[in-house]
Amino acid sequence: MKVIIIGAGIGGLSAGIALKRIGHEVRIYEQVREIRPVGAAISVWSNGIKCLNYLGLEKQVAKIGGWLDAMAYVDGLSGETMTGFSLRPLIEQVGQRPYPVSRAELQLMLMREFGLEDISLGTKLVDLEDDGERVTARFEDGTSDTGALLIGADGAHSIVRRHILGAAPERRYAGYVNWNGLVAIDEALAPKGQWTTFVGEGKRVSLMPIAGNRFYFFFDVPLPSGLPNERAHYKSLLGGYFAGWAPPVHRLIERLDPDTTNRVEIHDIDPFMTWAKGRVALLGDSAHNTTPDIGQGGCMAMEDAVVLAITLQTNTLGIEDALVRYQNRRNERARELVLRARKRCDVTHAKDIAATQAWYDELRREDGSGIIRGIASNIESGPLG
Ligand SMILES: Cc1cc2nc3c(=O)[nH]c(=O)nc-3n(C[C@H](O)[C@H](O)[C@H](O)COP(=O)(O)OP(=O)(O)OC[C@H]3O[C@@H](n4cnc5c(N)ncnc54)[C@H](O)[C@@H]3O)c2cc1C
Ligand SMILES: NC(=O)C1=CN([C@@H]2O[C@H](COP(=O)(O)OP(=O)(O)OC[C@H]3O[C@@H](n4cnc5c(N)ncnc54)[C@H](O)[C@@H]3O)[C@@H](O)[C@H]2O)C=CC1
Ligand SMILES: O=c1[nH]c(=O)c2[nH]c(=O)[nH]c2[nH]1
Repeated sequence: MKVIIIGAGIGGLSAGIALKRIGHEVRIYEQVREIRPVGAAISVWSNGIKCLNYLGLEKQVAKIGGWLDAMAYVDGLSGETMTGFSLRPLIEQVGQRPYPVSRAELQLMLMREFGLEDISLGTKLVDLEDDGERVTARFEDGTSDTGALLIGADGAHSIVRRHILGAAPERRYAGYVNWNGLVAIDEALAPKGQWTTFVGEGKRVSLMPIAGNRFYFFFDVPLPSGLPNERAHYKSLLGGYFAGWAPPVHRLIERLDPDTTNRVEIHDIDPFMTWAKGRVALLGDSAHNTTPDIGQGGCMAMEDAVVLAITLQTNTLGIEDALVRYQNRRNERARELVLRARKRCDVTHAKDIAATQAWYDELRREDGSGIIRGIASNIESGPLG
């Protein structure tokens, strides 16, 4: 059967690989001419890695993955470690190591595995029509294509979502700005095999190892939306926001390259349960746009891809029926994680200063088991356990 996928992000490519593996003919249409992922890296937690393993990418993802053995929270102002612990018990509990990876390397791995020849770049969907037997996608350049079903993996600003819901839901500003990028690993910043997060004043600075001796870094600062975005000022702005913070934070600000640093105003969308209509369904951020605060947006897109393929393969009452089953297997899980991320976002970024102070106090008492329980539950409640 011919499947059309809109969007060559993590979701669309994972779905494309999964659907090809069960024998479908798949074509992916992507609006941009050159794929330049927003964001430097991504932590793919064990539930996402299990999906990639299932798609046959076990060795390839391990090659681009950072080696994460430990985790620590550090008081951003004093530089004192609040809690530090091994992630070995998490890995043993869930059966798979998580891998922080460069987005560009993840994207390239997925594109190659899917097949570059089956991706049309520079082709933007502008309209679609489902006549009950076939779906026709129409593109900005005047071309069109027809398939038995269409998957809208077209991200947070999805056009396909408008077709499904009949309206565009509002994106909600989460209240903070995230700057992220890559720097060379140096123990003067943080220990190399550790995910280190400096916290204080409702702000945070985080460093995670990825392959190639690099740290993925991000800074979060609660700020109004719509402030000017000028690369030339990133260092001085961050220097000001983190005035009085410990020396490794200032070392990181000195070393970051503003030309390759990304600035993102963080948004999410209230969860909604309708992801399928006729022969069209949503997948990834188009279906569930989350804040990144539990590192699960991309992982959920991979889960969607695996569940979509299994559902289409194992149900025989027709495409429309299978797409509703896919929706019903995924929407509750996605709702739960979007709301969990929103809650963590609010605690981390001082929406209510007393709750944030209580979290800082909790971190000082933490031996790792509470945090591992939280992360493991995000992982184990996924479709591959
Ligand atoms: C700062 C930040 C940090 C994050 N960290 C993590 C993390 O650590 N772990 C994690 O799992 N997730 C993380 N995420 C979330 C993750 O980035 C997303 O969930 C993931 O990229 C979604 O993939 P997607 O394929 O659904 O959408 P996208 O990556 O947005 O891809 C959609 C694609 O569709 C294309 N497109 C859109 N409209 C059209 C159209 N009309 N026609 C053709 N093509 C179109 C776009 O150009 C794009 O390439 C983070 C997000 C942010 C913002
Ligand atoms: N159903 C379940 O098993 C779970 C439900 N929840 C929901 O959250 C509520 C409880 O929340 P909390 O007590 O705050 O527990 P939590 O699990 O959200 O957080 C506990 C600790 O783990 C950390 N943590 C959680 N996920 C993380 C991640 N991905 N990366 C880094 N650190 C992470 C938090 O910062 C916190 O310090 C429950 O009432 C429930 O609604 C949370 C986790 C598990
Ligand atoms: O920007 C991010 N914020 C987080 O809170 C987080 N957590 C995670 O695993 N990855 C990310 N990325």
